[in-house]
Amino acid sequence: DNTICVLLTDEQFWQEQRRFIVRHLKEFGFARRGMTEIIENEAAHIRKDFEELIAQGTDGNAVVQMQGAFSVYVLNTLWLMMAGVRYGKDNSDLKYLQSLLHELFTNIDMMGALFSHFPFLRFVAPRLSGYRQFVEIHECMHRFIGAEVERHQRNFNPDDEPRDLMDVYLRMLQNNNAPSESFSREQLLAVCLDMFIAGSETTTKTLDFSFLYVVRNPQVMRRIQKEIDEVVGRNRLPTLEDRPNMPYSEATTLEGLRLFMSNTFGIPHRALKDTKLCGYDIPKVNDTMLVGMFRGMMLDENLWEKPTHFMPERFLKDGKIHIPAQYHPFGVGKHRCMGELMAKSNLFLFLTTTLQSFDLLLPKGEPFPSDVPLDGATPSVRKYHVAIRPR
Ligand code: HEM
Repeated sequence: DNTICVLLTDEQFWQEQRRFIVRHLKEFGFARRGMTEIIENEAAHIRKDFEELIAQGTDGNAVVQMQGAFSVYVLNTLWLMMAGVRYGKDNSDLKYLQSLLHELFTNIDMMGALFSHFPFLRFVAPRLSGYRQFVEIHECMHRFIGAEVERHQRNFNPDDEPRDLMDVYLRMLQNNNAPSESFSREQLLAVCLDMFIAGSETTTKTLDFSFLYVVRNPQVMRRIQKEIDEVVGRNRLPTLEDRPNMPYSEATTLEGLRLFMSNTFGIPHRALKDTKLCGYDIPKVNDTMLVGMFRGMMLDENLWEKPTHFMPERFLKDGKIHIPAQYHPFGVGKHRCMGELMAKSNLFLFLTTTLQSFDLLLPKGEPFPSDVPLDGATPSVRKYHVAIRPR
């Protein structure tokens, strides 16, 4: 039952796994499939899928429900990086994976699940406390990822260049040159599961918030499109190499990220020793839990001008990206996010590739979309529709 928790609680084991994953996320030396290529290809699929939807319609546009609209593409970038697998948007395996992740996130709220605060409830009321469901979803995710690991093991050719993270990891296990006993097939499953959990909802929802504010502020959409036209033009798709020349587009993603994270709690940490923090004594005894509150960081009126307003230009200075010192949406310290580079690349390319080709407009009769978020393990935008129209 507790495989996942047990595997990652050992400090040294965690450090070894983290070092390994960070190195491979940075290098992305899997054959010719660099991270850039994976994300740029996926952005091209977004454009193609929207074009197809528009072609199926009758009046030259497609009406799309925007909450979670990019989730398929985000999952694809993660799964391609881990296992080299890409799904079409209607694929049944993909739908299954999405439903598992959705279940997982609806069974916990921002502060975790009932059983994580009162662990004894696992024994007294396993289903009522949500514990049983939590374990069942993890078992399904394990089976899903495990099946892919087996496929990789079957098709593995030691002479080929590794195609993805699974190949790199399995090769190391097969050659018996793992740095320590912390590397195992079970640990590979746990790593993949962690990446899905940590990388899918966060990136998808940041895109949801960024697009919501773009739709609510058409002048922002026009300014991004102007930048795209000047830097990229219409004859090729945006690439990550364009990013340094497109500060306003990048600033829009940073602002979407700020507003998404402003309703989010950090991942719980525990005190490993007696600690003093901002004048408070945090005792080690009982492993006191500490949860960072991003609202304080992202909405403090002393730090941000009109903090609840959507203002991408707050991240610009003299026409260049300027990151205020208080802005740490990916956390700080030794547990800081491992996927920052990948997340930022997804945000930039999905936003700019979409707006290069399409206008996102409110369909006639559709109410102005609310920016009051829905609570959950992480906040969501409310459901709303846009008419996607070729520019
Ligand atoms: C916009 C998207 C994302 C946001 C806002 C985000 C934010 C965060 C934050 C705040 C943490 C916790 C840091 C801490 O506890 O101090 C974290 C941890 C983590 N993130 Fe992300 N993340 C995002 C995307 C991703 C992606 C795409 C991946 C995978 C490729 C990923 C993998 C991880 C992992 C594995 C951890 C745990 C690190 C550890 O405990 O050592 N994240 N992330």
